[in-house]
Amino acid sequence: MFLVGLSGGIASGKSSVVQVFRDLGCAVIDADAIAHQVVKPGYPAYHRIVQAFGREILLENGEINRQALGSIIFRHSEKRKLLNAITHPDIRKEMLKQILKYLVQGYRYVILDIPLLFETKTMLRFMKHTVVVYCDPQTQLSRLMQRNGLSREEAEERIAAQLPLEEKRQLAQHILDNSGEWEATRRQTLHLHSQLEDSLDFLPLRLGLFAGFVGIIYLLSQHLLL
Ligand SMILES: CC(C)(COP(=O)(O)OP(=O)(O)OC[C@H]1O[C@@H](n2cnc3c(N)ncnc32)[C@H](O)[C@@H]1O)[C@@H](O)C(=O)NCCC(=O)NCCS
Ligand SMILES: Nc1ncnc2c1ncn2[C@@H]1O[C@H](COP(=O)(O)OP(=O)(O)OP(=O)(O)O)[C@@H](O)[C@H]1O
Repeated sequence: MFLVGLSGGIASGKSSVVQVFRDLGCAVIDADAIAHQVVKPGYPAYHRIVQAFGREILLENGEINRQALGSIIFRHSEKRKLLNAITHPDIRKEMLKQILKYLVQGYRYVILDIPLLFETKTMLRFMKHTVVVYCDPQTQLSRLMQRNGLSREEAEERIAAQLPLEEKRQLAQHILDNSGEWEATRRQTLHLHSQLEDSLDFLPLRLGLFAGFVGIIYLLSQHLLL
C-alpha cells in the first residue's frame, strides 16, 4: 500500500477534490475531520485546550466553539503554535490508526487530506505522491471570504497563517489547478486518479515480467538440455 499526501491552502478546494476521490471509491483520511473529533468533550486534548484557552471558547453544551477558537489562533501565531502542539500528536495517532484500518481492508493506496502537510513536514516523508490543490491568490481570498463570511482582513489573516500556496505548489509532485471552472478541476482529478491507478500496476507488472523471464529461461534450458 502507498500513501498520497494531498494539501493546498485554506479554501483552495481540497475537500471538493477529495470528494471526487471518495466518489470513485478511494480510501481517504481527512485531517480536519480528525482535528474536530479529537477535541470533543472527554478526549484528552479537550481538557488541555480548556486549560490553555479558558472556558470562554466553549459553547453552551460544553463543546469547543471552533469559530471562537479559530478567531484567536488565526490572529495570534503563538496561540496557534500552542493549539497545534496540543492537537497534532493526537491527530497523527488517529491518522495512523486509519491508515492501518485501510491496510487491513486491502486498499492499495490511501489519500491523506492534510492542510498543513508542508508546514509541519512530519508526515511528508511517508508519502509516495504529493498533490497540491492550487488556486490563484485572488480566487482563494474571495472563495474564503464568501464561504466563511469573513471580511477581507480576516481572510487575509487566515491565509497568512499558512505557507504561501505558491510555495506549496513548488514542493508538490502533482498540481491540480482549481482557479477556474469546477468541471476543469474535476477532469484534472480524474486524470490524476488514473495516474495513481497506473502506478499500482507497476509492481504486479514487474513481478509478472520477472516470472515470465524466469519461465522462458526454464523452458529454454529444458529445450537445450533435451
Ligand atoms: C482552528 C479550528 C478550531 C477552526 O475550526 P473550523 O471548523 O472553523 O475550521 P476547519 O477545522 O474546517 O479548518 C479549516 C481550514 O483552516 C486551516 N487551518 C486549521 N487549523 C490551522 C492551523 N493550526 N494553522 C493553519 N491553518 C489551519 C486549514 O486550511 C483547514 O483546512 C480548527 O481548525 C483546529 O482545531 N485547528 C487546529 C488543528 C489543526 O492543525 N488542524 C488542521 C489539520 S491538521
Ligand atoms: N472550481 C470552483 N469554482 C467555484 N467554487 C469553488 C471551486 N472549488 C471550490 N469552490 C468553493 O470554494 C470553497 C472552498 O472549497 P473547499 O471547501 O473544497 O476548500 P478546502 O481547501 O477544503 O478548504 P479548507 O482549507 O477550509 O478546508 C467552497 O465554498 C467550495 O464550494
